[in-house]
Amino acid sequence: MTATDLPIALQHLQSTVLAMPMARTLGLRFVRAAPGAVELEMPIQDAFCFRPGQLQATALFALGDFAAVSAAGSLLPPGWANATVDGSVKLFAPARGCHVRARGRVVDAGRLLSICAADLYAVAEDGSETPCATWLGTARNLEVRSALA
Ligand SMILES: CC(C)(COP(=O)(O)OP(=O)(O)OC[C@H]1O[C@@H](n2cnc3c(N)ncnc32)[C@H](O)[C@@H]1OP(=O)(O)O)[C@@H](O)C(=O)NCCC(=O)NCCSC(=O)Cc1ccccc1
Repeated sequence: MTATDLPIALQHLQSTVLAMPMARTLGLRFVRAAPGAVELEMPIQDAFCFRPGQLQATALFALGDFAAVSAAGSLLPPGWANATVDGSVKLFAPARGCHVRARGRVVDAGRLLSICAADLYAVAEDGSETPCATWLGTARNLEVRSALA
């Protein structure tokens, strides 16, 4: 998704997330972003597999975290940012194929804490999706001072 397809606030969110070294290492790509909903894709790279072709749990946690916390961040007013304070991942099918798609959403957008979630799908070469994991967690909303700017 090119930045010009997005409203300014979502452009800022996308560029903030993609500036994070971890997001670049994982090869994250924004597929869709709207207020309260962010869809990301992560290629299945051998470096993040616990056996050939099957992603390790930590990489899936990171993808769910980025998608869910970005979705929560997309609802914040200008001058605010957020940070993950807790998260949990449930892996219920092998993450194999060409990439994993995560659809981040907001369960409850609070003033201080937002509860957010992501549904993860293993995507095969033919484009078919297999649900493989869910992520659920909490983001702390912060009025940006220099440390998060
Ligand atoms: C900051 C807080 C969340 C809340 O702590 P509380 O106890 O309630 O607050 P308290 O007031 O005591 O401040 C303590 C210290 O916190 C800092 N600071 C506070 N406010 C601000 C501010 N407004 N602006 C800037 N900095 C601020 C400041 O240093 C302050 O120290 P000081 O007192 O100034 O010397 C803390 O629990 C923490 O840092 N946890 C670790 C979180 C973490 O690393 N998560 C992984 C992040 S990765 C992620 O999220 C991925 C992702 C992101 C986006 C999209 C997609 C993906």
